[in-house]
Amino acid sequence: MFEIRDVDGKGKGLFATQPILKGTCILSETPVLTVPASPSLQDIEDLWLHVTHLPDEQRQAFEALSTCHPYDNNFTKYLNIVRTNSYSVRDGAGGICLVASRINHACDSNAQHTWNDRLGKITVYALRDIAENEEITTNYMGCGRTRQERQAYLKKIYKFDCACELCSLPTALNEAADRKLLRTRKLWSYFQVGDGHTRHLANPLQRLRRLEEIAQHWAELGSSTQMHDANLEAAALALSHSDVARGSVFFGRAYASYILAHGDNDQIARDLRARLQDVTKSVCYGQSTRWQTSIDDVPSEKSPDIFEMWLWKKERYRSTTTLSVDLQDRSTFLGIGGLPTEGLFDLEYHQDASIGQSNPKRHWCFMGEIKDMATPKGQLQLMVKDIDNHVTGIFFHDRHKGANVSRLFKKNETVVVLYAQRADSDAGPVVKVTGTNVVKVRSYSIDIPFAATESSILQSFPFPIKSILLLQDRVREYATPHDNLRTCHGCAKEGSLSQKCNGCGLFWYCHSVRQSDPVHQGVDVNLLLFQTCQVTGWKDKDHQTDCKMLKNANVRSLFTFKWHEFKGPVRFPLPPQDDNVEELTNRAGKMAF
Ligand SMILES: C[S@@+](CC[C@H](N)C(=O)[O-])C[C@H]1O[C@@H](n2cnc3c(N)ncnc32)[C@H](O)[C@@H]1O
Repeated sequence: MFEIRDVDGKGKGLFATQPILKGTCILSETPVLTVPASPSLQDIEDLWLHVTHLPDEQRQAFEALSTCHPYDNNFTKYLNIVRTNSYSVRDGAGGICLVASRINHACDSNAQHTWNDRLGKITVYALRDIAENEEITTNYMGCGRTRQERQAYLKKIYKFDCACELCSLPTALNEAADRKLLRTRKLWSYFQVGDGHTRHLANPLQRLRRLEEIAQHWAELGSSTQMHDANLEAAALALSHSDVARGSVFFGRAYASYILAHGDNDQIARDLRARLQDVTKSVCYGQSTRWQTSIDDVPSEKSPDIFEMWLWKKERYRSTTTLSVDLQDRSTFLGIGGLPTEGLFDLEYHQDASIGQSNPKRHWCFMGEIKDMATPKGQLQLMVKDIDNHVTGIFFHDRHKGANVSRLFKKNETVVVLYAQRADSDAGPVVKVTGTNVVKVRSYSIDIPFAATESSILQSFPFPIKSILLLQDRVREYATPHDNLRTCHGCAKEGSLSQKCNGCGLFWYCHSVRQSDPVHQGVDVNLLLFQTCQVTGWKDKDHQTDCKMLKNANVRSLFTFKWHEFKGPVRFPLPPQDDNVEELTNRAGKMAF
């Protein structure tokens, strides 16, 4: 199934000699020797003795293993071989396997190694389909670290700079990946506190939402260990509220994630299988009957989307989440590389072009930060860095060659172009603005003269892309309700908050008005609480800057517009739609701020 080959810059590595299917056990190997976690001098002497007594072939193979630390004699060489190559085995000891030790690391590895205590072997399972000649990799440190943390760890312990696909993402994508990871870590931290069995009793729907986000993220990263943990937690949550149907599905998923990486023959897999037979035997089962179902309530629904809606109880969620823009969604917010090409009607973006002309059938836009501006021969050219960090140009080919609109653009601002298409030039792909035909962005049968740029397909935002992305994160966290629960921007507590910033009307703060509101020395303490949280948000968390940005109708519309609902092409400022209207116009709860 595999062979050991030389790899540029990595020494040796394992390569698939045939396609390997996800879930396949690629190898299982008994360590030739083990060394305690913190070896004493005696252990090191034993190691030396052990190696010298190995059969010749094994000793030579051991001595040929790589070492990433310097050494000056066989004692330190052997110890360093152990430090570079050992797998964690029984009781935290390090085990050396002559074949498995040749497997290199990738943060987005296609395989996973684990110690199977029952077999006394290191096993390696394929986490996804592996193509013939693809390198087989495992992750030396597990998922869940930012790029900087991963690089620092690998450099410190294994002395190399990881250049896997995940570590090689362009800066903007990497920052987005790290932000998402930090958010998942924060969400998961909520599940690490609270009393074991009763922890799921309060706010179950909110907990389910968090678990959904966590599980989705780990699934995207293909991290089976974390998917197992998240699904097990979701099973415990469902079962606490007597939801046998969802509890069984989540438990089944936890089991599937586990055996994908570990196989089904260790003790944990056996225990999980036994528990799956009757999930009601779980210790958390039946503490409340709030979500009571039976196993027969698992829908026989074939559509995965609808099944997921049921599983995560999402009907209500959909209807109450209004600000859910995701500027990292690369089907809508595109860099130059992702734009449909002019003249080639891309059916993901355009309606049928059989008559030689086509209209958009969804919303999308190009985003770029202006790095330079020039007007050679009177033609306006903007050099921009797109959302994927690629530098490209926006060229104006309209009647005025862009001269009439050049005042609208400034360096370090972000230009957003609706329905942009990519045109090829001598200097590579560019976004081309051609008068009423708009940015090789055609006028699509809407006749808006290009000169009216302020209400056009092209809009300049007075902020760098990064500021817009960071603001988006805060909008998602503090301005987006989940099941009518909001997060106070000041103290991060969640609840049905009723006070929002009077400036932007989008960020929410603690304040609950009750009949029995205590009044202390003539001052409403809840009002004080609200004021304290809002002062914290305003000053310490710099809402004054965000508020200013969000008061800009165009910025605001970027976040509140329903990018996924297409009712025809639009122009800036993007129109509010349906239930966005409430968010945009309702300024209830005005306070003296
Ligand atoms: C367990 S060994 C892996 C097999 C090793 N390449 C060999 O030739 O035997 C760990 C060492 O391999 C190298 N290595 C592993 N993954 C790597 C990667 N992604 N990039 C560069 N070097 C890597 C590092 O030198 C590391 O210290």
